[in-house]
Amino acid sequence: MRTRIKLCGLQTPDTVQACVQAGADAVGFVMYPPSPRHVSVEQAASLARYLGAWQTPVVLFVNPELDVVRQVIQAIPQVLLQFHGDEPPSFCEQFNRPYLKAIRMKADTDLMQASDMYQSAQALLVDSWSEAYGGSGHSFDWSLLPKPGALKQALVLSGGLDDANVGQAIRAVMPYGVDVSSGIESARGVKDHRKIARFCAAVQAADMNAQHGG
Ligand SMILES: O=C(O)c1ccccc1N[C@@H]1O[C@H](COP(=O)(O)O)[C@@H](O)[C@H]1O
Repeated sequence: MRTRIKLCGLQTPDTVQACVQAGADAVGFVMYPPSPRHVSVEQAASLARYLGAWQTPVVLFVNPELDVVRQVIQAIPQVLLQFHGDEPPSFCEQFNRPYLKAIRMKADTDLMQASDMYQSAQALLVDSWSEAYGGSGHSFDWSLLPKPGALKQALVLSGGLDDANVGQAIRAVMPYGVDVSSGIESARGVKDHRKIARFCAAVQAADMNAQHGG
């Protein structure tokens, strides 16, 4: 099966178009004011219009106000919600929309327990632990992750991925999808077209290799 690609933290039409051209399956917009990648509801809705029918717009929140999530759902009806904070299952489920739940990994994180808790999630998105909640550009110890298929949901791997390590990550973890933000930037918050293309090409090459028994 092909590894799904989510590219996150987009803020401009040209970088969203670069993601589409490179073969992204999902493009993420960060709605978290402390982040250098933050966009407003109006900006996210306008950027989502550059996606084709087969690309999913994802909006990332960290402990959001209810009303902000409702505004996003109204402005982008096809949105996939990503909760990257401390939101309990009851919070994530109340919108009756598909969602990803981010889990920040520490050595003692019980991912099987998280999988039981967030059974309604489309996927668990595993990221390195960071006080800033995410977007750190740091990877974590992938051996903390369970075997493929062990979770009740799909697994999306994130945290410090880039074109140099994503192939190794795919071989080690065999995730449903991969997600990147810092690894496709030339400076914090500044997306780089060439890195976007290189990241997607590295995922596609890893998939080809796996298909041919490499
Ligand atoms: O991108 C951010 O600024 C951000 C802020 C708060 C929570 C999550 C954030 N980003 C997400 O973090 C992971 C890993 O990012 P990176 O590739 O290590 O930079 C990814 O899902 C980002 O979208």
